[in-house]
Amino acid sequence: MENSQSLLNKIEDLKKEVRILKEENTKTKRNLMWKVRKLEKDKVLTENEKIRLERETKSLRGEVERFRSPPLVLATIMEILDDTRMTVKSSTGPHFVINYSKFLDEKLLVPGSRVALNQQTFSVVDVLPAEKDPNVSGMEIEEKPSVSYDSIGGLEDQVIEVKETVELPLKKPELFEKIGIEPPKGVLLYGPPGTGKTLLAKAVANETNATFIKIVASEFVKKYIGEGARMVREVFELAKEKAPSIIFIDEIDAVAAKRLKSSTSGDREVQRTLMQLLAELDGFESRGDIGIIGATNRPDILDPALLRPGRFDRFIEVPLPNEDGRKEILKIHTSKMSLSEEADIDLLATLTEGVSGADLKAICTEAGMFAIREERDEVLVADFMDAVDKIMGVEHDEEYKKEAGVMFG
Ligand SMILES: Nc1ncnc2c1ncn2[C@@H]1O[C@H](COP(=O)(O)OP(=O)(O)OP(=O)(O)O)[C@@H](O)[C@H]1O
Repeated sequence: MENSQSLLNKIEDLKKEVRILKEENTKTKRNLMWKVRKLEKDKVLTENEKIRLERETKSLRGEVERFRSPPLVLATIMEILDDTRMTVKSSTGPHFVINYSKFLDEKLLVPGSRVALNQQTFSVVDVLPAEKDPNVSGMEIEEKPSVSYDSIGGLEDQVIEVKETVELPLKKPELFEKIGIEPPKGVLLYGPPGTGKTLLAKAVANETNATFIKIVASEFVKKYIGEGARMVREVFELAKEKAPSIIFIDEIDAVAAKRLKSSTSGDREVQRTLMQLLAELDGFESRGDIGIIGATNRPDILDPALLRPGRFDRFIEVPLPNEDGRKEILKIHTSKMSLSEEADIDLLATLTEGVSGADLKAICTEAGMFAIREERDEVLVADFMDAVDKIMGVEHDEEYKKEAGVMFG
């Protein structure tokens, strides 16, 4: 009797154990299923990411290929000989008889059209727009720009220097003649991007009723072989035609970096452009009716040949604005804005240490955009704070904003 009772107890215990094991098994199964589902989800995400990265790699490879591809030779069609051949005059001088593909648009292939040739095979790769668009060549011409010295903030010393070195010879060449000295030929403005170098050059053109001719040197050399040097020549001719004029050469370091030993065709093209620029500067009689202003962010890499007397012989630093400068610049760019009464330009100037004039302008525009987006007719302190965050990439937390708001008020 006792035996059978203990057996029954054992059976009960075993049943209990089986139940517990079953429960544990279900839990583990559920856990495993959950893990599998999560892994499947991760797999889909990873696959999507892989596809995205593959696409990005492909586009970056394309970009690298584009940068690696050699520059093309610019040429003008002289005569179409037959269905496959034509004669062209390359911009470097020589004439060639070359083959062209029937896949090119025949209507565009007429004598006088500009074409781009492969450097090695000289076959036509592209037909360029017939009319020369000044923007395509990196040139901008403005008859008497509307920028005045009043629209430049915080560069009082630089304005005085520019007036003396560029404006005075243009306005009163007789002063230099009387004293018997050559007026400075070229002035080099150097400093970080967006600090007002272009503005200064435009203001001189405005003050002297001169035509403002801006060329971006890096654009010249990016184009086609032979174009850079020819364009330099053309620019100086144009300046003489339109005199009085100011030639403003932005990013001059692109054609005037210290000579490197390597000699790829790209380097040679830069060399040719620089040599032409030096020749123009040397051959150019400073009769006072043409002012030349160069600008660079990298004065340290300039070829000393460019900086010899009679070329660019005056240097004016255009630095990032200090607090007072920032105040001036902010005043200029907010002068036409509808500001809330609390807006405090002085404080905004203290909060924007290290930014350029161009950034300050962007902050004002961005603050205005925040107000427009919220359909307000006034720009608030908070708009400026958000704009500072956006432009300067600073994360101000809410507390900081509140504090600044109190300070602004
Ligand atoms: N000192 C300044 N006073 C007022 N506005 C300024 C000043 N500096 C820059 N800005 C604003 O920033 C814009 C860009 O400046 P600008 O083109 O003169 O700079 P930059 O020094 O020539 O730059 P980069 O070296 O990039 O060519 C100007 O049109 C102007 O609105």
